[in-house]
Amino acid sequence: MEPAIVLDGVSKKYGDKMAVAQVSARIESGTIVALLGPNGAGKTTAISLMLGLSHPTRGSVRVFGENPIKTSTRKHFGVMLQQVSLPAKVQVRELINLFRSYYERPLGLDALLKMADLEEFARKEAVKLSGGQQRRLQFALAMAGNPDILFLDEPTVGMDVSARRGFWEHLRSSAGQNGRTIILTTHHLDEADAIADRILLMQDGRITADGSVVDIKARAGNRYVSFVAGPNVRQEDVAALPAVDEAEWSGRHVRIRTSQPDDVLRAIIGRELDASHFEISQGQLEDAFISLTKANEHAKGGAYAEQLAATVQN
Ligand SMILES: Nc1ncnc2c1ncn2[C@@H]1O[C@H](COP(=O)(O)OP(=O)(O)OP(=O)(O)O)[C@@H](O)[C@H]1O
Repeated sequence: MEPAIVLDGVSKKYGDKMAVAQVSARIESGTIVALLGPNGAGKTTAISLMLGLSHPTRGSVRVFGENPIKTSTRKHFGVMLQQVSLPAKVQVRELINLFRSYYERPLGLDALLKMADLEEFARKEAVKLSGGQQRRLQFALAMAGNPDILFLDEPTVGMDVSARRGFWEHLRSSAGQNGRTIILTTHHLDEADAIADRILLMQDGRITADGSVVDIKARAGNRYVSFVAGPNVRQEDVAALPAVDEAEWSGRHVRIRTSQPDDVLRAIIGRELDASHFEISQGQLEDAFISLTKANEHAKGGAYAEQLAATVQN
């Protein structure tokens, strides 16, 4: 089957800034791909290249085998970009119907309102919706043409927790249909963890890791031993355990990062530390993201750690 998107040695330069640098990737139809990376990594630029909104300085982008600047290619797209302004004095339903009219096989108005959880706002003026509701409306507009490829650039910014959960549920169920391909960016790594089939980790315009969530966690090579420490266990006791790379305390919950979880566990038991509720895990995608990005930072001698702390949201 023809891949949905092929990037072949793609670079994009803005003045002296290499926003995307020699990126090659093949994205199969029907996959959900999360582009992750710190601010300025090149995620939005990569999406605008795939959309044909900007042109590569080098290399080529193909969508279903065609150049994405062609109208015939773009009809496959549904898009939710970061900054969008809505027209004044137009109702939600009117705007959705306007978008539906652009396509040959649009989804129904009621289905789109339901998908975006906007049924009760159908007759409301679009610009009078809250920020999170406007984001949901943009999702309905992106889905209006029943797209083969959906591009979502930080789709849940401004949504509250329940809207975010609902959004991903609708997305997961709609994504499974018709082999739809989804390319998304998010700084909520827990969301990428839950929904993406494939993660492309970007840094400095390059793809620095590519694989499933499980692959990415394995590649980061982290192991965590978590437990609840009894009242007499001191921070020094935990720090003195063997093979502890880092120990985080949250109340009495302790999480140790280590490459030798068995040694840590044996020592806790051997030293008769008062601990319970043990768990060994590979950690969250966020842990892998931070480790891999820091490793690249060390490799090039830059200073990403502070930026990462600021950009990764929980
Ligand atoms: N139109 C432009 N002109 C000049 N530089 C640009 C332009 N667009 C992006 N850049 C630069 O290219 C780099 C990559 O930007 P991009 O917006 O693609 O990053 P991003 O990973 O999407 O970041 P964020 O997470 O903050 O949205 C940044 O250094 C940015 O300043």
